[in-house]
Amino acid sequence: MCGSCRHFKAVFMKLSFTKMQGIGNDFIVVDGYSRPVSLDADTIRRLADRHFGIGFDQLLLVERPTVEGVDFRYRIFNADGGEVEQCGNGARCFVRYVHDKSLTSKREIRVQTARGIILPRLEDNGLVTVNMGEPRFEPAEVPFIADREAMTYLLQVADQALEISVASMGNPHAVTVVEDVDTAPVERLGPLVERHERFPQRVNAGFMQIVDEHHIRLRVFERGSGETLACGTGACAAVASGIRRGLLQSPVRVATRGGELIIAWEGGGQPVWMTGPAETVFEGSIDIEV
Ligand SMILES: N[C@@H](CCC[C@H](N)C(=O)O)C(=O)O
Repeated sequence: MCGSCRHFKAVFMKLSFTKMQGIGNDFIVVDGYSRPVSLDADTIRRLADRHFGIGFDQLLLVERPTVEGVDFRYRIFNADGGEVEQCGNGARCFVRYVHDKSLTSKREIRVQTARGIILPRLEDNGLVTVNMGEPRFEPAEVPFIADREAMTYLLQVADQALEISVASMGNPHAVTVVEDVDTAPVERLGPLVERHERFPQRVNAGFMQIVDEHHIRLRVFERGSGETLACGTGACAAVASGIRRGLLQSPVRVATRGGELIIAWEGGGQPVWMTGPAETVFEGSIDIEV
């Protein structure tokens, strides 16, 4: 408190960050490895604001692991400040970040996330491949089974019954097949699917156009961030559910508005593999109130 005027004085701290993007899904990456960093949800929301803050889809926090036998802990926060379990495009940016900052020289690293260990590898050509773990197909309290063979469910959204597949890549996804992603009602239905009462944890809403069995186009309305130019776990969930339904065959080229990923899955209990780029945009620092 200021002695003379009896007002509380705001205290600021400089937060250094690296702005990164993985096929247009953008992040700030913060080093909580060299020294601990704690950011509350309000601060993250302010930083994520594209007009009054830095602007990003997710904030990635690099930390020391809390379990044995892994190299790093990787925490993910959506633009709305909520902490989430998994982020595919972020995982690739994470690997590039720890290499560029010389936090490791290992090309293959073991990373602790809120939903288990992922294994990203920096390739010689600069791309990053990530073992994203096994997909899980949980009915996440979706109401009506439309077709048991096809493993889809009917979800009543506004005036439409959407046929969806549900898949978890550590985080939850609902995927709908559409004729054309360019005209699909992503902005209108995305938020309604995200907050549908049948998804108590909310959900990432994917809209997938099948070009052929090795090629899809995808838009995702992300939980906690809105529609992004790309969603890595969304791509994994769309491909895994498409392969499981017999609509796709591994590997699959996934075209998003921000770029392309290659997703491979051999089915059953096998992990999903994701390959794509990760790039640094700029380094910066910003004062935040503490
Ligand atoms: N952009 C991400 C996913 C980030 C988390 C997601 N919005 C959620 O809430 O689960 C990706 O590339 O996977």
